[in-house]
Amino acid sequence: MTERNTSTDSPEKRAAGIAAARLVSSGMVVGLGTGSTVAYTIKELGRLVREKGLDILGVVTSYQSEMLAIEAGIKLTTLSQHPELDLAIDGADQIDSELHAIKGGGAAHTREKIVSVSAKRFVVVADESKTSTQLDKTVPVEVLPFAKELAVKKIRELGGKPHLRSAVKKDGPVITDNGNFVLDAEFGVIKDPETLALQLSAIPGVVEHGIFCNVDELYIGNKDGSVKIVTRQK
Ligand SMILES: O=C(CO)[C@H](O)[C@H](O)COP(=O)(O)O
Repeated sequence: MTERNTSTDSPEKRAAGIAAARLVSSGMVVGLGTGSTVAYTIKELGRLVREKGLDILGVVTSYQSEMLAIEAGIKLTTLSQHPELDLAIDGADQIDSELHAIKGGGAAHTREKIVSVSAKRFVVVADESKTSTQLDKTVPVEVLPFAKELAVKKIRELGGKPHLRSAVKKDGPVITDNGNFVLDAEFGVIKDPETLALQLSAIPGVVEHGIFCNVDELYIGNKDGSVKIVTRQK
């Protein structure tokens, strides 16, 4: 896994994040993703709640987005109370021309996938550096600690090179919000993301992987504040 750029002052990320916040209107239940790009969306939604009376409920995807949403003043709910969301907005680590995405740079992809699949519309916010004709970044795979060695073996059989993600400011592995490990698996260029997604899901002990095939729209922010919107061809 390359080092994360979680810069909190990026004009490109801000442009994309704020543009996506305009999709939200009163009465909506909205999935709130994780990471530095969607953080702009969450802060903007908080501003609209405070200053414009926007009346929404949020469903968070991580402790990070929970803390941000609470700080922003967004009322929260759960998938148990609201199993169907109007919209989910989240970042991505890489996204190809057909809107397949790799997520999980922040190890939050399991809840992010559950929330995004629970939404009628899933919008990804990103800067240009995340776009690519084909996916070739490492794929985060959340695994039960009990299943680590089996998952390593099965990922190798699929042609991947898995590495246990280590924590930066803690000795030992990263532990997800769900209490599991993350294997970052290198596959080189992923020619068929949908097939690999199914193969990874079939490994016993894999909780969730970071290949997302359900993105509806991509908001790409530019330095000048403009935003390019790409919609998935159905
Ligand atoms: O998938 C994610 C967390 O698990 C993030 O959405 C992804 O890593 C993008 O983060 P950022 O917007 O900070 O680049």
